[in-house]
Amino acid sequence: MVLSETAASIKSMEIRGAGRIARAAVEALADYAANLDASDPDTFKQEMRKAADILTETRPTAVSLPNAVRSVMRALDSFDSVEAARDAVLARAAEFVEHSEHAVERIAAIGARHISDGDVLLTHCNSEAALGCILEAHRQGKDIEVYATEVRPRGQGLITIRTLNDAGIRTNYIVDSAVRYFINDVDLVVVGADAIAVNGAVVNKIGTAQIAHAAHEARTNVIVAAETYKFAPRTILGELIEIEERDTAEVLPREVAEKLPFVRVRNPTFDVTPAEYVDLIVTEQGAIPPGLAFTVIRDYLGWKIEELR
Ligand SMILES: O=C(COP(=O)(O)O)[C@H](O)[C@H](O)COP(=O)(O)O
Repeated sequence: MVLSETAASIKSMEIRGAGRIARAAVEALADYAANLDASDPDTFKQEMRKAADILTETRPTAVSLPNAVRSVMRALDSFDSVEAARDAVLARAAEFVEHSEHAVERIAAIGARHISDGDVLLTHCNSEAALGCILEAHRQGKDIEVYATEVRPRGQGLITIRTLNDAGIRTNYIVDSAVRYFINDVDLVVVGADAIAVNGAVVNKIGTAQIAHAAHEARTNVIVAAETYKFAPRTILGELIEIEERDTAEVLPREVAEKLPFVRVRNPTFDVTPAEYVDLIVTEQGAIPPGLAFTVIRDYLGWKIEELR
């Protein structure tokens, strides 16, 4: 897929989910680098930077996207030939994709340890990291049952229930607003993340904060499955994570909305769950309480404070 096609697919959500977006962007960058005709390393770098910007602008919330792109672009730091720069990008991109796939497997193994035989789980949206934990617990022979939400307006819950059904896991499919009604039947909420701030706040699909709030009230634990590249370095400087608002036609057809001039339709795609509603964040490096988010940014993302300014 050429770069502009990948960018369009991420924007339209044909490619979606923070981890998949990151891998697709990195693969598109590698493909672009492989075919880029540049006379000198500086031009190569400039063109690569433009390509990187096109990809990172597609969806503003998933921090995995700029983190992944940046990890590839850092390979371009110093080179005296276009070929050497190209090889470095290709190597770094392959390394990222392999790391990302491995991270999802590690998270599944670690997360499954926190799921007990007989547990009733609740998940929201479609997260490969969260589902990985649930599928692994099932694969280990634990008898589990899942509540999966519908996920208005884009209905990602349908992808989730297909996966759970294919694995033979007993699943209840519920509308988003039924979470509080069922929360007392649930032992553990397992969700993914698009971004995690330095204070442990978790940005994930709209509705996650409401679910975590209901879980908190019911004393039901909430675990978040997230690769280390979903932690947001810039939040160290107090920068907020931008919440994407998508086309309102996803919520209400334009022809209906047009007849309601006093109604403004809103479509925020993600929300922020405060750290105090999150019990554990499962990363490929181990499970941490949200209060330790800073250590992940410091130890695994390789950002130097001066680069953040
Ligand atoms: O909120 C979503 C997807 O939102 P959207 O459908 O708008 O992209 C997922 O929970 C996270 O991205 C984590 O997913 P993963 O674990 O697969 O990275």
